[in-house]
Amino acid sequence: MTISQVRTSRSAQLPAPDGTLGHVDIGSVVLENGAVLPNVTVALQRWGELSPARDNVVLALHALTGDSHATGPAGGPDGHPTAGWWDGLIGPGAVIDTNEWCVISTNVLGGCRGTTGPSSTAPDGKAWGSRFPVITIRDQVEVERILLERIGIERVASVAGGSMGGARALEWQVSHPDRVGSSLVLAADARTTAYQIGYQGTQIQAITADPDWLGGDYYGTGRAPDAGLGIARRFAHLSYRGEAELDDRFANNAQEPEDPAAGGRFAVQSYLDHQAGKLLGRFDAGSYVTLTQSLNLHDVGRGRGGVDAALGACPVPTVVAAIDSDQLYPLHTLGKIADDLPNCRGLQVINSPFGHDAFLIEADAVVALMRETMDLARASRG
Ligand SMILES: CC(=O)SCCNC(=O)CCNC(=O)[C@H](O)C(C)(C)COP(=O)(O)OP(=O)(O)OC[C@H]1O[C@@H](n2cnc3c(N)ncnc32)[C@H](O)[C@@H]1OP(=O)(O)O
Ligand SMILES: N[C@@H](CCO)C(=O)O
Repeated sequence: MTISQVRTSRSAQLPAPDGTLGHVDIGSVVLENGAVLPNVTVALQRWGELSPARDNVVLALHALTGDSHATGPAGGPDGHPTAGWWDGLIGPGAVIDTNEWCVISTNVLGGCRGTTGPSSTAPDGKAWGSRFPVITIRDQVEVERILLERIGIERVASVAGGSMGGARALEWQVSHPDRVGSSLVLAADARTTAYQIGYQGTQIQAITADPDWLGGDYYGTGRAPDAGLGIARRFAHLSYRGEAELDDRFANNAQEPEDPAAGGRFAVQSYLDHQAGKLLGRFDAGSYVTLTQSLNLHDVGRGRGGVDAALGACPVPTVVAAIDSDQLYPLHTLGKIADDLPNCRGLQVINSPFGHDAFLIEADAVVALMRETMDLARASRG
């Protein structure tokens, strides 16, 4: 089933081109499973001017716990808690040169940084909580398509993302090959693997087993499943890093002056505690569950005759890249995407010890991939 807009269209404005956070109300959306989600609001930021032909938009798509703050300092004018997740890639003279391109980044449907998600207020004035519907990556893409239509943008020059952002990019180009000029799919896959579902499903269970989860209806109670979310993040973070990298950094060292033989922590445990604490300061457990499940449900082949058929029918010029130390998205899964897409010159490999998180860390490699993606966008723009 495809998603359609229920309300009649209204025009909407882009936020200022300097990264100012904006919000657009796109009304009700019919989801892939047939449920109707009313009053959907999308948070977005943009950098660069829209061309007169409205043909220079680059959609920068964030990963699981990211948001629309693709670039810009932490604690800047908008008080954002983290630095932009692709800082250095976007701006005047950068590889996505905002003198040429208009970069738009939204917070994903189901998120917790401005776009409608489980912590948002439902029409009855209470948080959605457990009533928030199951959503898919396809729903997230369609919400963005509706948003762009409201702004008067029919086609984007490029879509680009890593991890869940890469899944979103791939879903975009398969759903709307006529609306995408080029694509960068980095450290993502065409359908979620059993290994990922195992990892990610266990993270969901860690949260929902927390007594403070309250069936998903903890909003406004003064309680929150922090212990469960913290365990989920520790487990996730471990999967985002390189096995050898972690051992090189932490080995079996104690977190001094603590002594693991006397109830204290190892250094790697302290590191994971730190990463969990940081996420708790900026992310909602309900969104974590909703978005993780959307990732589990990711499958560009659903209803399209399977992955091979869906990718084989997608002519969008695409750059596909994997990280050689990525435990979650191994080379062979991305290699298959590169083989199946008719307009991809083959899998590119980032050599990095940092595992999956290399898509956020290895700036030079990502710049090179993005340069190629923008060249493809320029060629398809004509
Ligand atoms: C695209 C997106 O959408 S996603 C949003 C991206 N941001 C995040 O996910 C935030 C969570 N962080 C991360 O995922 C990663 O840290 C990255 C990818 C952002 C950065 O990776 P790196 O630069 O390699 O940082 P690293 O993993 O080494 O973490 C460094 C932190 O660990 C801390 N640390 C290191 N060792 C220890 C230890 N033994 N005990 C406690 N803390 C420790 C450091 O003090 C540092 O803290 P700080 O970040 O508060 O300054
Ligand atoms: N660190 C990233 C990795 C997930 O792909 C995030 O939290 O979104």
